[in-house]
Order: sequence, then C-alpha cells, then structure tokens
Amino acid sequence: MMGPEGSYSERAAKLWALKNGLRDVEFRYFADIEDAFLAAVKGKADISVIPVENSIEGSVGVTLDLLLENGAVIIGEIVVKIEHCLLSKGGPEKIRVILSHPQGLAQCRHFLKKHFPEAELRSTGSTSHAARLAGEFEEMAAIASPEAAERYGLKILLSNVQDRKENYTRFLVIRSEKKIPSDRTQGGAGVDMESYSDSCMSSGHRLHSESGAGIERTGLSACKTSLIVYLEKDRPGALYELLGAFAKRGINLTKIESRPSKKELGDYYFYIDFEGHTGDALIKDALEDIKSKAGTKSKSNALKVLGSYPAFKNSGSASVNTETQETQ
Ligand SMILES: O=C(O)C(=O)Cc1ccccc1
Repeated sequence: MMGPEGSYSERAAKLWALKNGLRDVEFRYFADIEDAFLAAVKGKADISVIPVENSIEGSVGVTLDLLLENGAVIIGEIVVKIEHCLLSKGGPEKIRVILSHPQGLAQCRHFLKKHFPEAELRSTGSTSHAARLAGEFEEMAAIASPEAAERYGLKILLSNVQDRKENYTRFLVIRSEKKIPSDRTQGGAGVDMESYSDSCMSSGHRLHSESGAGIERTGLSACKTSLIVYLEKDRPGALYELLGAFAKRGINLTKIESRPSKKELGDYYFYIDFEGHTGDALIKDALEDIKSKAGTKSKSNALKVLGSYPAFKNSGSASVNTETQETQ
C-alpha cells in the first residue's frame, strides 16, 4: 500500500484484510500509487491496495493507466469513508505551506481557497507523507487522516475539511496476472491469491464456500467484473453497439469512463465495470460479442479483462469508517 503509516490506503488495506479473514499479514509501504501498484506486479508483495476513484474528485488517472499498462488482476474492492483533517505542529496563523496527496488537495479545494488563499499548496506521494513532513516544519500543515495526526504528533486544527461531508474513496485490490513467487510466498509463508480471485462467482451460478490460505468465506457473493476496451476512432455507433452488448443481456453497468489513449486527441480507452463474473455463461457470451466489436488498431489492448471480484457491500449504514468496519 501507499505509505508511510497513516495513509487512507493503509486503512483500506487493513480493513480488506480484516473483512477477508487474512491473518498474519505483513503490510509493506511504498512511496506512491505507482510504486505500490508495481510491488504486486513485480512480486514485492502478494497483493496491493490502490485508490481508483473518489466521490468528490472522480477517477485516479494514474491507477487507470497502470491497469492498462501492466499485467495486474483485480481481486477485490473496498470503499472507505474519507474525513480529512487540517494538521499542524503549530497554530493556524503560522501556516504558509499546505501539503497533501493531489486527491486530498482537490477534495478540499474550496476550503483551502476560502481559508488559506495565500498558502502555497504542495503535493506529496501520500497524505501520510504530507503529515510526516508537517511534523518537521511549523509553517507547514497537512491535509490527512486523524491516524496520521496521531502517528506524527500533530494537532488536529480542523476536522472534516473536505468540500462535501460525504466523501468516499474506492480502492482496488490487485495481484500480478503471472504466478510469481513473491518475497513473501517464497518458502511457503504467503497467501494464495491466485485461487482467491477465482473464488467469486455471481449469485445463482455457483455457491462459493471455501477455506484455506487464511481465507474463510461462505455464502452467495455478488460479483463485479472490470474491463478496458478500445474502439476504432470515429465509427458511428461504436459505443452504442458496445453498450448494447450489455443492455441486450440485461447486464448492469456500475461504471463507465473514458481515458485518453495518449496516441492522439480524441482517441480513447473505455473502462467499464459491470455486475457478473467471467465464469457466468451470460458474461462469457457478452465478452465474445464485445471482442468482435473492439478495435483492431492495437490488437493486444482491444479488450483487456481485468478480473472478477466480490462487489463491496457496506453491511448496514452508509458510513464506512474504521470503527464500524473493524467490528464486522
Ligand atoms: O494518500 C493517501 O492517504 C491515499 O491513500 C490516497 C488518497 C488520498 C486522498 C484521499 C483518498 C486516498
């Protein structure tokens, strides 16, 4: 996950481990999203937990690019409620520089403009890194979590400073698409994430009930699948046909988003999340249909299925914070 200690990614990773009954997990911290993502791809970690979208600021572009460019499989997702605080060593009158992850600064844009119009805003690799730095210099403040305040001995000057009270970030749990022994699995101590990602099948198709490798889960689990598709540029009705492949089979989309292909202006990849599992006959059929509609320009990337995984369920209240999740 992104580090150092006290990041929202750390909270997400710990909650996900807890919810999935993973015991004896060793947590490793990386400087930013890219390093944390590549840790799983390159076998420095069994799995990585990476922010992908936020309810105020939208998608995390670097994560979408990394999903396209690397051999990663999505095996899970978790949604975390984000309550940013303004943290500093000294009082508010001393603040000249405010630090945070770009997502943190963007989620508090109006607050910062209104209350600190003169402050210099500086981005860091994570909110926790911002807090660690703010612990060293009195003229610096950080937008970060209450855990980060505690960890780096900072005062919470203000709580809930994001522009909207309701603020949620969705994190993806990924592993390498290759079966590579990670630092941890060498010697047999690791977690078998290969079989974990295959364990989710949508309701009505397969009842999963499994234990082993530290994972124990029973019952019907609603699944989601994520994919990236590239369509030929400027073909009338191409996107309409793609969406039709889902609509005519009654498959519910949970997200659709375009991302520049970076080849030329107006050329896009489409990222789509939908309900169902690649093992379902209906989904298999839809994917065959989509494959026949996808672009030919860059064959290897015409259709990339990123994985099927249990859809996040917030048991009970809409609020997902550490307190409620830790008792689940
Ligand atoms: O920097 C962090 O703490 C992260 O985990 C990324 C992030 C930043 C701001 C809101 C949610 C996640």
